[in-house]
Amino acid sequence: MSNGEKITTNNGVLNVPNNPVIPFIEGDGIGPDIWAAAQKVLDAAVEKAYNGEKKIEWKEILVGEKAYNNTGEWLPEESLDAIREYLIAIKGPLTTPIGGGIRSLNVALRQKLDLYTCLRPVRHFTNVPSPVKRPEEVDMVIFRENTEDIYAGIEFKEGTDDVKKVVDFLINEMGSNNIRFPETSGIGIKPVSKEGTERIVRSAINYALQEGRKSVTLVHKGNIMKFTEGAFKNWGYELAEREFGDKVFTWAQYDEIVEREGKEAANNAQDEAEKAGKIIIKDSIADIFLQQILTRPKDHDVVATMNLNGDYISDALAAQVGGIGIAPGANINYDTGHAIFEATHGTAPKYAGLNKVNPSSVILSGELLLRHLGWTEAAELILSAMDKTIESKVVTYDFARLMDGAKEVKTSEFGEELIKNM
Ligand SMILES: NC(=O)C1=CN([C@@H]2O[C@H](COP(=O)(O)OP(=O)(O)OC[C@H]3O[C@@H](n4cnc5c(N)ncnc54)[C@H](OP(=O)(O)O)[C@@H]3O)[C@@H](O)[C@H]2O)C=CC1
Ligand SMILES: O=C(O)CCC(=O)C(=O)O
Ligand SMILES: [Mg+2]
Repeated sequence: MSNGEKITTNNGVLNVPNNPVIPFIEGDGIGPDIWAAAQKVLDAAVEKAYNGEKKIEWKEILVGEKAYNNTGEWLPEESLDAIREYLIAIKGPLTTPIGGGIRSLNVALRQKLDLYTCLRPVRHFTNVPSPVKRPEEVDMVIFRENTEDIYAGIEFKEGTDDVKKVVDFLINEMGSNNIRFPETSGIGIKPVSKEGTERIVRSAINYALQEGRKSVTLVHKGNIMKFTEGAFKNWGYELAEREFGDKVFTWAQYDEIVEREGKEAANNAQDEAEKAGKIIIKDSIADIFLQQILTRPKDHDVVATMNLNGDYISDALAAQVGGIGIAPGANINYDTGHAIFEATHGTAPKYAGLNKVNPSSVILSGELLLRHLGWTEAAELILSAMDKTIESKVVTYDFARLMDGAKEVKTSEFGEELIKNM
């Protein structure tokens, strides 16, 4: 039994003891390899930063294959209760069990704990190999809505009685006559709510204000999905103007000025707003957004979007700064204080148990966790060790295959190298 203390929250402020209990889920596939390396690196950073005054008391909780093998359940209630109780956790990737009621354990964790923000900062570490010319221009923070959209799992399989009922309802009661092949269609439903939109956009704008960022881009496909993705954009603009007033300038306001006074006046108003340090709230349709992040990444800063767009954008942007071997993240409910930190990538089954893959994503997720606790000194140690290690070209296979003169090391050796470089 661990002898640490609980992290608590009071009016949105975390109380972090010097020996907080932090639950961890080792994860499936490459999870055990990367977690073993990460735990050592996080412990070393804390030890070094605070001379032993602070220490994380890790508490293993079971989810996924390890849980199933030990308890017969993929997502034991006991594990969820531990996260509810201890507030902040970290996890490795989880495989989605084939068959059974759960679509994705990762999605289930986010939904059951209502971790509505998936926060994924994407920036370049010097010397990390990248397929683009100027990866250093990528510095974006994705706020992906984590509980709604097509991830709600409301889907009906082709050929079932259920889908027949849904199709019949759509055609005969709702007058839909655009289901091209009604006899052989599966149907998926995409809920996007006003509350869900407002809480993610609010979180993104609060973050932009706190971190001195320049803009928040609402990414959507509202030209096609008017009442879901289009509504996301409209609700986002309305919330920004209503709750953030003169701290922001929105493209909806820009359009109103164009209509009233012409384009030059609107451009002037935006220039003035930028000079005054206001956050520019703009939007971009998802397809052109994916081009723009490649061609002119400096145009985008904080990004707020729905679940599926956010999933695609996360991996696409990660590729620009070295791949998902170095893409950290966190799932957060800013109202309750619950958070689970996790890498952007999955279980990469072909590399499981080989001690081969890059542990940086989960290590940097731990770095975000330390920062979230206010343990900035330990977080900084990890960042500087990461810079130093990559600069010395001691890297795992994913970077080694793209770098000239690199020394390829194993997952565990990369972790040890980071510790040496602290
Ligand atoms: N949050 C989570 O837990 C997530 C879970 N998943 C689940 O993971 C499983 C596998 O999904 P898959 O689509 O293969 O995606 P993965 O992210 O697991 O792997 C895809 C590829 O990404 C590269 N990669 C992933 N992790 C690393 C790493 N740490 N270091 C270096 N390279 C890495 C590898 O590329 P290469 O082959 O080029 O070397 C790998 O083959 C599925 O069950 C999926 O549902 C998926 C995403 C997130
Ligand atoms: O849970 C999964 O299997 C996929 C989740 C995912 O791709 C993500 O969160 O980025
Ligand atoms: Mg993904």
